[in-house]
Amino acid sequence: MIQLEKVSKTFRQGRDEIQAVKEVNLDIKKGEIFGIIGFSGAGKSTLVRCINLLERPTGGKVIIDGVDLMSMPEVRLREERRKIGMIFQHFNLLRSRTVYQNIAFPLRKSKLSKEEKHQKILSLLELVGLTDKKDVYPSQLSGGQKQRVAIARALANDPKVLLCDEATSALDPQTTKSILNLLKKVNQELGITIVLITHEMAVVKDICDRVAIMELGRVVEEGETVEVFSHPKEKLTRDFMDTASNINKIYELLDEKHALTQLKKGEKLILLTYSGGNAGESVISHLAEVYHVQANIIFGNVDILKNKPLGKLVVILSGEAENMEQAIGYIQSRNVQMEVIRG
Ligand SMILES: Nc1ncnc2c1ncn2[C@@H]1O[C@H](COP(=O)(O)OP(=O)(O)OP(=O)(O)O)[C@@H](O)[C@H]1O
Repeated sequence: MIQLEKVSKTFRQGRDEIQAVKEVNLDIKKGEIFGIIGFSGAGKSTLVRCINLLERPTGGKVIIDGVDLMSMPEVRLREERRKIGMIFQHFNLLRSRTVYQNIAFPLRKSKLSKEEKHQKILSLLELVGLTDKKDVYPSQLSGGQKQRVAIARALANDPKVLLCDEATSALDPQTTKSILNLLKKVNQELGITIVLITHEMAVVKDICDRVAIMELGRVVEEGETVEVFSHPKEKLTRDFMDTASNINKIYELLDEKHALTQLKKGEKLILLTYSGGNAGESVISHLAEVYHVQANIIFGNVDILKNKPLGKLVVILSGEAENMEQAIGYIQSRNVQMEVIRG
């Protein structure tokens, strides 16, 4: 649906050049929810704005539904752009227009009759759950309601793709959840491909089928959400995951030389990562029963990624040296990743 081939964007500021996006290749499939994540300044906004040529790439190709946007004359480009809706962190609604008029705005050049436009707006209001707010002004709405209006407006021209630039970053966790549910509904019921950029792990975990992780203008890791986060290859990916769990706390406690992290002779402090079922817990009970190795859990965190559990446990292992060796061999033979933090 969306193919980016070696897309680059360089900004010039006086004599300086800022390479915001560097030769990014992505193939986003029809009907999926694709997340682009990374910390501030990674180039996410610039990349997503290259998809609808809001920023014109300085290199590469942008192909949407088989059409090469960069080679398109301006008039046709405007038409093609109508197939791509976009929503923003700060909603960008027209303040002096009502909710109804905001949704009507993108329809001003549509070929629909007046009555068809009216029906379309009413059905969009119903879809986003704001029928009763149609005559109020944006200033009278909550953040979540404003974003619902923005979503309805972005859908007015029946786009095939919806781009979401930090669409939930200005919202509280509960409102975020309700907007994500609305985006899921838009994806499932209307079959719209969604590209979503965010710096929030919670957003990715909840709705993205696949993710790309960006750093310094490049995509450094990409794949199915569960796969990427259960077997992260890049340190950045792990850092990103740790922003949403308490596991990072262990490194602070180690720095503080906290009593919890003090090891006796022969003990090891390890991090276990597992996906699916209760693999981590069953390995631990097996260690005690078969190898007589005690596993003392210091931290635990289970995330649910697209309905599959992803667990992390920080554990102190203690036992006879030979038993410990066998126990570690056993852990490594299971579908559980092990990292020795200390010992
Ligand atoms: N119009 C512009 N002119 C010059 N530099 C720009 C422009 N837009 C973005 N940049 C620079 O490009 C780099 C990437 O910015 P971008 O906004 O795409 O990152 P981001 O990952 O979306 O970060 P954030 O989440 O903070 O918005 C940054 O160094 C930024 O300063």
